[in-house]
Amino acid sequence: MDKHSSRYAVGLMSGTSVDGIDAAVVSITDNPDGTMSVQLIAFENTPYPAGVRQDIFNLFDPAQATVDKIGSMNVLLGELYAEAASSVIAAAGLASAEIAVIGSHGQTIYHAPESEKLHGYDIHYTVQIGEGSVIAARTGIPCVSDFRPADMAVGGQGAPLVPFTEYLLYREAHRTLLLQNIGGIGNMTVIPAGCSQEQVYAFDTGPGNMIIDGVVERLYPGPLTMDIGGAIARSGNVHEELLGLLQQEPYYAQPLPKSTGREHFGSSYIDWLLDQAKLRGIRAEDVVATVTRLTAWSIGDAYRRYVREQDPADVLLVGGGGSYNPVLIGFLRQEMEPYGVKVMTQEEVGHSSDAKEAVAFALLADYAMKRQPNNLPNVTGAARPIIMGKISY
Ligand SMILES: Nc1ncnc2c1ncn2[C@@H]1O[C@H](COP(=O)(O)OP(=O)(O)OP(=O)(O)O)[C@@H](O)[C@H]1O
Ligand SMILES: CC(=O)N[C@H]1[C@@H]2OC[C@@H](O2)[C@@H](O)[C@@H]1O[C@H](C)C(=O)O
Repeated sequence: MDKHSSRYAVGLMSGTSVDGIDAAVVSITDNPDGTMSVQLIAFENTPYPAGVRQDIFNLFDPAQATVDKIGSMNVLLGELYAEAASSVIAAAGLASAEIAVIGSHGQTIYHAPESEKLHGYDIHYTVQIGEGSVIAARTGIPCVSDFRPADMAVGGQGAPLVPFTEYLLYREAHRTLLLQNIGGIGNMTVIPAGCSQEQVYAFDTGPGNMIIDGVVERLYPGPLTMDIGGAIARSGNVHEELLGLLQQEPYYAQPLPKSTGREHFGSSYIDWLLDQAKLRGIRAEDVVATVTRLTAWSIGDAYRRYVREQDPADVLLVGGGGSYNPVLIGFLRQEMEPYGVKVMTQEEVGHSSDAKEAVAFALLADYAMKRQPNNLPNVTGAARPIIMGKISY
């Protein structure tokens, strides 16, 4: 490979649904016209061992997340991420020495973008664990990790970060695109036709699969952690009264920029929701159908509220695990197509829903190594561009 214009990078992502580690190897080429080309060479998803997943969930509860538990999980995740990186590098048929950098998102265990006062100071914070020093030591490859705090340090929400790379990879001259990720949380990036980097905007629409997964785990005790293929939702009916109640959640109407997480739509929200369902005597499959509809509605509502007027879109491209739930996608079509927005999945346009975020962190790391800013202030609300990521050599 030509060392000056092309290099290999690894991206590691483990998202809010805590389903495992996504690892991608990409080749990045700088084109003479200033654009860059990115090619996916290999991708692997390694589920977290069951006990590890549960231990991570325990860390979402501040009462259980003691410093020893956070400290040890930080190192354990560093080990698991290093193994995932080594495995995907081997799958790509490459040697460690050929990889320029690993970009690792880490595991978010807490996200508090709104200001809190502490001893008179305005504090915004976010916690992603998975020690970059361990990843670098095990693989022998420089690792960029812990991206979000830099953006927060200049007043941003520290999220979402992927839109920076979506602008680089997806922008089109003549079509306005909405990139909708449906992971644990749902997030939308708006890329207006022929836009500049400054004209991209993005925000979290609300829950992605988080509520669906949460109610399935509670209502169907056993190994099920998701509504596979939307099978449960398909067998149920939307309960309009419950839907109406859930739509009143204030996050949906909160102005931009905004981001959210498990602090908002996690286990206490699920407790409340299931109490409301019980009060009304709603059957389990109808609860799942209703929250699936709610998730699609929250995306349609966000489009109508924040985007439609100034940036009427041509296409909504869905990525993330939600694209494997046809009932959710069907509801999404009902939300978007009356407004002339075609709903397609990443796969339908030749990309990978699964690999997209891991690819993004490979690219963000590449920028950090080049000492070039990699946040989008317009998206995160940061006061200025900044280089995100901490480098472990
Ligand atoms: N076959 C499937 N059928 C239904 N749902 C699925 C399927 N596969 C994945 N999902 C859903 O996708 C979720 C995982 O999505 P993804 O891996 O994109 O999330 P994440 O990256 O952890 O989250 P985030 O992007 O919010 O950080 C699962 O928890 C599940 O709800
Ligand atoms: C704090 C945090 O981990 N946020 C995630 C989460 O999952 C989806 C959405 O909420 C997005 O804001 C973000 O992740 C992606 C990778 C991002 O920053 O673009």
